[in-house]
Amino acid sequence: MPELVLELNGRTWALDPSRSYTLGRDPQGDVVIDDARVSWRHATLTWNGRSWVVTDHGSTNGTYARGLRVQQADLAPGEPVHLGNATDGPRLTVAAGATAADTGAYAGTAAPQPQPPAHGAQGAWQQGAAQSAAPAQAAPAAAPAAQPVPAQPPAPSDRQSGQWQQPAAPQGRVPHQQPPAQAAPYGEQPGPGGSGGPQGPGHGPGSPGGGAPGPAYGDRSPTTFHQVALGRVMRIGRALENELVVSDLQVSRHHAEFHATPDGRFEIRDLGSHNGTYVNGQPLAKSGTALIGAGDIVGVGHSTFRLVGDRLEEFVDTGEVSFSARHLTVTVDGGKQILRDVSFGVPEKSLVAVIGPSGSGKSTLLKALTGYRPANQGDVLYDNRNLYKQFAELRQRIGLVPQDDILHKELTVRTALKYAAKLRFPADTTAQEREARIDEVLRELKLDIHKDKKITALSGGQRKRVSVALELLTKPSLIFLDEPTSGLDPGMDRDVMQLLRGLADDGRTVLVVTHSVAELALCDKLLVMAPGGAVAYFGPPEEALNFFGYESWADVFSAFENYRDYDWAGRWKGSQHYQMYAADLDAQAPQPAQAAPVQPVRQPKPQGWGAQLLTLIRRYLSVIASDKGFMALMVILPAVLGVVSTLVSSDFGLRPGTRGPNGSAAVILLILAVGACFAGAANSVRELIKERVIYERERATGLSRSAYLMSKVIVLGLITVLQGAIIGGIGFGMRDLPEEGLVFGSSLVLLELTLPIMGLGFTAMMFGLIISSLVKTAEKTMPLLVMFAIIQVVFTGCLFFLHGQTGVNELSYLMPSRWAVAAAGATAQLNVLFPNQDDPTDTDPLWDHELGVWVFDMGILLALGVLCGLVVARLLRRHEPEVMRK
Ligand SMILES: Nc1ncnc2c1ncn2[C@@H]1O[C@H](COP(=O)(O)OP(=O)(O)OP(=O)(O)O)[C@@H](O)[C@H]1O
Repeated sequence: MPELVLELNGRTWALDPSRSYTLGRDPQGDVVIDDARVSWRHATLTWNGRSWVVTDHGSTNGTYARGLRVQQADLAPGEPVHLGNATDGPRLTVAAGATAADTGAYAGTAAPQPQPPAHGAQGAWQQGAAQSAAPAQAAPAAAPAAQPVPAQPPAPSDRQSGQWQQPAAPQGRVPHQQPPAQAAPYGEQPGPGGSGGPQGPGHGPGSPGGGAPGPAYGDRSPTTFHQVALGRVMRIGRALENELVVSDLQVSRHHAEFHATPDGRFEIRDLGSHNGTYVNGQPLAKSGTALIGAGDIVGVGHSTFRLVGDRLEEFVDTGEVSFSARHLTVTVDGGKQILRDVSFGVPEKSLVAVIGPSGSGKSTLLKALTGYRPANQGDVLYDNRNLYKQFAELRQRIGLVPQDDILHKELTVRTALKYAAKLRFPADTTAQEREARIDEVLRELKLDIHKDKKITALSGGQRKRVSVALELLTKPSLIFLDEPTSGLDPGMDRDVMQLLRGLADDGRTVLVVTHSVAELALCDKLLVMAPGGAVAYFGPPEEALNFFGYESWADVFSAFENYRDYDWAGRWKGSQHYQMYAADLDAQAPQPAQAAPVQPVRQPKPQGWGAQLLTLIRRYLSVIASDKGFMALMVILPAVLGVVSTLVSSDFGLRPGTRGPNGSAAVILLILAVGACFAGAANSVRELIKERVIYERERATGLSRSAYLMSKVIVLGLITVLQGAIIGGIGFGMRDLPEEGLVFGSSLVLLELTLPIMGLGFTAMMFGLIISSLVKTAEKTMPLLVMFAIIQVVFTGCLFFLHGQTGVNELSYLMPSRWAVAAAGATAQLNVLFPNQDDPTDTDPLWDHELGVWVFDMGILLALGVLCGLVVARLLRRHEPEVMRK
């Protein structure tokens, strides 16, 4: 029987095949390896009757055989296995030729005899004299953790001695959780699903970034594999007639195909898929091709393919993925760091809570973790794939529930989800397929009994469930939530947290930023942020208070407040908890300060532009139609404005008076123009700000900016133009009108006068959109709306003669009311009705009674509207995830 030789610092051990051995930094383990790249409980060694087998426990830095990261490997003579690093990590080798007689015998010569079991657990071998000490000594510098905070009031009893205190006894936990005693450091919980089952790929490509691929996820067992042959085309898609059928709604019916080139190489071709085909995380051009070599990862929906010899291995991401952040640092303009060197990691099926005082960088961290605002330094690893570099592909696996609801509350639960599904799933999914998925999610979240209720009619907790349901539609593996329980009562708080616990148990990783500390015990891990954006603690929630030495979170937060300048991060890094839960992640060198900043890449859109536009228009109309009061107002408001204008007494309406001038014509025009300005701008001024969170989220899932904007322009434009028709129809229709028009002769003078009012309403609506995209809160829109309308009043030219007023007249060219009044004034001969009183011979050329002038005035009016549209598109960009900006 071969003796296992652990080659580490020149020492060797002979191990007993009748038992297994744990390897890692845990001083209580069997083979203690004091190397920061090695995880606390890194791997196990067992004799399977034929060979020694090393099984990785989901370690952070991996176990490597022949340069590939492995989950399990046989140890063969001459084929060493490395821990923590493929080339120079601690090395395990089997010495050939050893016999069973050697078993249990210490084979080294240069090193001391193996130490007696330090803790008696399993007759552990310690790694030499230096490691034979008690665990507290083995853990580096635990003492600083126990240093009382300077000038801090007497701490609770368990830290009086100033020594490191053992973690508190576990508090009661819900059945979902593993007992804290078993809570292992990152990557070391095998997880209820076991670690060798079919899982998603990506557990450790040699180069997790988007650059040259390295050996890919060798530690994952493929879900299935397919034989590829020269001349054989393997088409991947949702439809049953494909060679590789992928039952995933993110995948198009005919998505992509593998085929061999005549020279024996393999190629992947995108078949015009909706959600894109990715090679090493980078999207292929629509219908584009790429050569595939060994180690390249092809991503199609939740599936990933890899070519191994003549075999195509398929890995399905069922959600059980690890997630880690390494050295995340965010620096804002001025050089201030608002997130400092944050590292943590969690294995699959984890629920992680992030807490911290206000301003400690929780939101910044969430943005960095989701790619909304990538960190300036550091990486986010999704199952060891670099999220920032492979965002285009991995974003589809991430769900984000912002603090504000991401659904239109006026809709019923089912209708809201229906539109969301339509926008997020590929265009070739059928309504039945989407409905089926919606039903599935509603059932899972126990919302089926509420599906026909309006979201406004639901309780806060149920509403949050609906937001979660929306995100679950696309089966994300990672779900982030920003303060989902804020504003909820304690019962709902627990309800939502238990929901999240269930989501994690069902095979997802869930990270929740929260202010509520009542239900932290439901979480697997707790990340506590300190003022300044650094980590103050990461580990099991039940050990956290003990770690800080306080009895309540209120005390901890008070300490943060009272000792803002205290080095909380230093305290954490000097602690044993740090050694157990984060040191192995920190051992990785940080990425250089964004040498290659995250570049926005072409993001495939699940739906074509036209389909998105149609869905958005339909959704918007549904939202409007759901509010009958609003619809009634849409008609009443312009009617009232039109009728009010008729109160202006005028003997001649819009015709010249007996002696020519007719000042009341200018007043009528002024009232109608201001009415159109108000109505148009009021329609749109809150539209973008109230939907900003929804837009931000949908943009990250592939929504087209221009389709979104166009849907607003079309619907609001239509409403505003109709309102303009009502204002003008009533306002002008009740008056004497000129006998002859410029465009339609004498037949449609009313229409000719009303068109500028309609155009003005449209352009004012576009100005309203600018305001809506500029402001930070909806409250700010009202003062700006009033300001806009008053400015329009001044620049109509109906209060004082603008032509010839240097500066003021030029400024008026920017005002839509100037051009609308000018167009109507051209028809009504405003130069005659409202002449310059100082010099009646001085006429305004914009009011000349000529067809060309009318057309020019109207052209400029509408051009201003188009210009506003371009400005809005530009401003919308500011509210998008950074990686989506282009
Ligand atoms: N773009 C920015 N420029 C400058 N400072 C910023 C920027 N964004 C955030 N900050 C600052 O960074 C700190 C962390 O902000 P962040 O919103 O992440 O905190 P938080 O923990 O989420 O707070 P809260 O609990 O109140 O939501 C705050 O002091 C904030 O003022």
